[in-house]
Amino acid sequence: MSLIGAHVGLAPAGSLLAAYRADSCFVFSSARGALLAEGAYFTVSSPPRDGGLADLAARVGGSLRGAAAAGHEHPIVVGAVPFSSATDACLVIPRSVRHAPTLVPPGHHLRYKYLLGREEAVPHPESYVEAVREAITHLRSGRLAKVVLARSLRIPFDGRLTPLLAALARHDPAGYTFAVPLRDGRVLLGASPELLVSRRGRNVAANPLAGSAPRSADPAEDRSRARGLLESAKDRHEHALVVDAVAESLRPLCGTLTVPAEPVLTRTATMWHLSTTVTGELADPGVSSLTLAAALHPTPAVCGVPTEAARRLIAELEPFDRDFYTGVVGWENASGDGEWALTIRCAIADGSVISLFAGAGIVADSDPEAELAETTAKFGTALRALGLTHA
Ligand SMILES: C=C(O[C@H]1C=CC=C(C(=O)O)[C@@H]1O)C(=O)O
Repeated sequence: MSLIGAHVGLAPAGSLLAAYRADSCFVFSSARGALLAEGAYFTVSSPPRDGGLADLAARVGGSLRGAAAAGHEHPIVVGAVPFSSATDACLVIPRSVRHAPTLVPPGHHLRYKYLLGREEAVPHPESYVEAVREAITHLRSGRLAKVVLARSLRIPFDGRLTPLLAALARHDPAGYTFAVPLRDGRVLLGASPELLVSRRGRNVAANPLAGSAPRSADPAEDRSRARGLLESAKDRHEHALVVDAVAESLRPLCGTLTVPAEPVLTRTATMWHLSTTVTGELADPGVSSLTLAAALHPTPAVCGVPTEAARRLIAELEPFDRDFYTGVVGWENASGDGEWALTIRCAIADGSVISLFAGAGIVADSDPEAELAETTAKFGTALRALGLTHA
């Protein structure tokens, strides 16, 4: 039987994990369900550097139409797009796709087996605090309103990706769990809480998050941190900058757009966030999910305000290449429906080393030590899935 275009019906979630092969499978699990895609029927090539994501979205639409015309029964595009167009995107039309309910693998929740000790921090925490101080000087000068500064941890790794993917899905089943085989053999994995955009028919949804507080194991303290976050003027400002930018980008594409006036709290296993769900109805139903993502990316949840000034400051102050961190990951089908999450709370596995990434939105009122603590807590998503914890 040919597997081209095979659309294996709804399988139990466990069988998806059993079928997972890190070098050849793409996995994406959200509240809408999970999919495992295998093999490359067609690889979507990245446009020239100045083509940008809008050009890539058009190529994806063309490739899906081409695949359908060539007899592929259920073409979808899956993969990831990097933060910057200087890196090629990794998008393919797979040969086969299995669907399953949202992945919630059974297992223990908190199994910290090892203390961190052999990690390399890039930059060193003190240098990150310095970079945040420098960013605050720029922010107070009024040239920028917000910039997201990130850091990375490189950790020796045993290379076992299936248990890592299962643990990511288990700890944050309400989020977007993903695994993407990159073209050079590395694997991008994570559990993102943030939906950049989804499209279902004419219905569009985006869920900007910004403004964060680490969770606490003590329930009273956890509640108090959540309350503090909801009442924090600094975090509400940081959040509003993202919601305004998302609404501004979606408004020209939507006949109606609903933007709640107040954020709500949302939580992951490690973080509290301020969250706003923006919904709309497309003016033109021909606008695809990736075209919507192109209009939004990069939002100030991962870059800043104004975008280009923030991008330049990030290039100046971050001593590493973001690569696929703070890009987007997801899928789109031939009718243009799709889901694209931000690639945050993620890691890139490269043989015996795994690099984790975490960033924080910096505004003029930010406290550098608190931003360092926030990034430390955000590393928790991948660390706990690896069975690691800070000393
Ligand atoms: C850039 C990251 O988070 C973004 C998403 C949610 C909240 C954020 C914040 O409060 O700073 C960040 O903007 C990350 O996790 O690496």
